[in-house]
Amino acid sequence: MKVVKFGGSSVADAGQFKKVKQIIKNDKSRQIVVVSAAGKSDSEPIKVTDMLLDLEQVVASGDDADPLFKSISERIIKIRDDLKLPVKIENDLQNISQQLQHCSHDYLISRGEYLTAKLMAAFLGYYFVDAKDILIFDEQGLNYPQSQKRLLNVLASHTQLVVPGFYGANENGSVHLMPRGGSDISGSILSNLVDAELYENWTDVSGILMADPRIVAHSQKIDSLTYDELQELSYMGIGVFQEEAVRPVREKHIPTAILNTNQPEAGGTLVVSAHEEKKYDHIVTGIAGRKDCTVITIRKYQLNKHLEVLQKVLSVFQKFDLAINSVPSGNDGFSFLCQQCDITVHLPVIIEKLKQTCGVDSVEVNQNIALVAAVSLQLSKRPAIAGKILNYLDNSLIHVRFVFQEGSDLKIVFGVNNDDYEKTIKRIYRESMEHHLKRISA
Ligand SMILES: Nc1ncnc2c1ncn2[C@@H]1O[C@H](COP(=O)(O)OP(=O)(O)O)[C@@H](O)[C@H]1O
Ligand SMILES: N[C@@H](CC(=O)OP(=O)(O)O)C(=O)O
Repeated sequence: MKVVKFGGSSVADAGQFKKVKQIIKNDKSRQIVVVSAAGKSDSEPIKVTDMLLDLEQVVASGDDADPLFKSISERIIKIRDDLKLPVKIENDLQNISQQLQHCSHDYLISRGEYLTAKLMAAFLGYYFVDAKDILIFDEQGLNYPQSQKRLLNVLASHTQLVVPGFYGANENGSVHLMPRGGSDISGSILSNLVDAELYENWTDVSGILMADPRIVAHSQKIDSLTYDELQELSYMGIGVFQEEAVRPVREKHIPTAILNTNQPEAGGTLVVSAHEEKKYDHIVTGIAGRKDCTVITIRKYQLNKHLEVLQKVLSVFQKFDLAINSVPSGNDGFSFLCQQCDITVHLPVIIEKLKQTCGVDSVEVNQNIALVAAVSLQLSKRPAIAGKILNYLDNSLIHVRFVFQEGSDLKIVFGVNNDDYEKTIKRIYRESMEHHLKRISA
């Protein structure tokens, strides 16, 4: 049995729904279909999920929410009408509309997936299963035994399912929303629960490319990736596969393919536990990154003898519920990295607390920093690669503010100014490709 997930771009309109149907028809083992909310297409500039987020703001501000709710409804109804589906989706829309003023954030934002899945189930003739009836979350995260029991129960009487992605339920039955891009996680979890032979993640690119195609035109496709490499690339920000989606498939060694709904025949990327022996391996498997980071560096003379200082610093970050990455910086310093949007509001208070209550000698803040990571299994075997890339960036007049290697030596991260972000990715890509071509021709 295969589990297949179609991202927002694959279900953006009726035309995309038809492509999905063709893919499903071509392989009867594609039995569990997960869908995201209708996303962007040439004719639809905004994802339904983003429209729902806007709607939530409008409701909260007390403004008239009717026009926006009408736009969302019209988009869903248009897909239904274009496909001539006999589904009374108006009933679901009315139900949502009636709850608009008092429903939870998780419920409202998950409705894009719910409505899209209802339409997809009708279009494919598959059985619709509400994700909140099968994926149960408790304080530890997904409750695998309970969720598996529920899913197998459904599968006992229905063998072809459509499940909305991006959410499940809390133990009390209320909707539990996953992080953005969470339909990838739903598909991965469902694959784990049924021990799928393959998890197919259908999107609008023919696999994972060595670098973001919006930055490097005609970037090379990565034919094969390990779960570890994918985890690092996803963590660093390639949008195509959600970071938390790696673990469930990795746990059961379920091969995972990233494929293109618009070009199914083009092939894609296969994610597996280990690479087959390759003849010509790239020094860099993939490049990913993100902009807008803040780096806070604290210094304390003989920090290694004053670990209580680190403890206090960490408790400040914990108080503000910040997701941070920490890196030693020199003998007596530590740098903490986080996304600017997570910290901006609290930054002055945090700096004050670090200075006043933690016993540090100094606190330095650098904003508008971009992180660019080169990921490769080769890095641990060939540490000189880091120096080569650094040298190359230096020759390209890119000011590298810091470098660190982490993720079991799987990635080297370069900290550069936001303005140098695209240039850094392009340069690392070019260097890696030139190196690769030289090796092939040698
Ligand atoms: N390294 C990369 N390889 C492939 N796609 C990438 C990469 N980095 C960024 N992307 C972007 O990810 C997009 C696909 O992710 P997403 O928009 O979430 O798709 P979906 O709507 O299918 O969920 C692509 O259109 C591409 O622009
Ligand atoms: N619709 C949700 C969940 C998701 O996975 O979407 P997509 O598959 O379009 O990235 C989001 O926009 O975050």
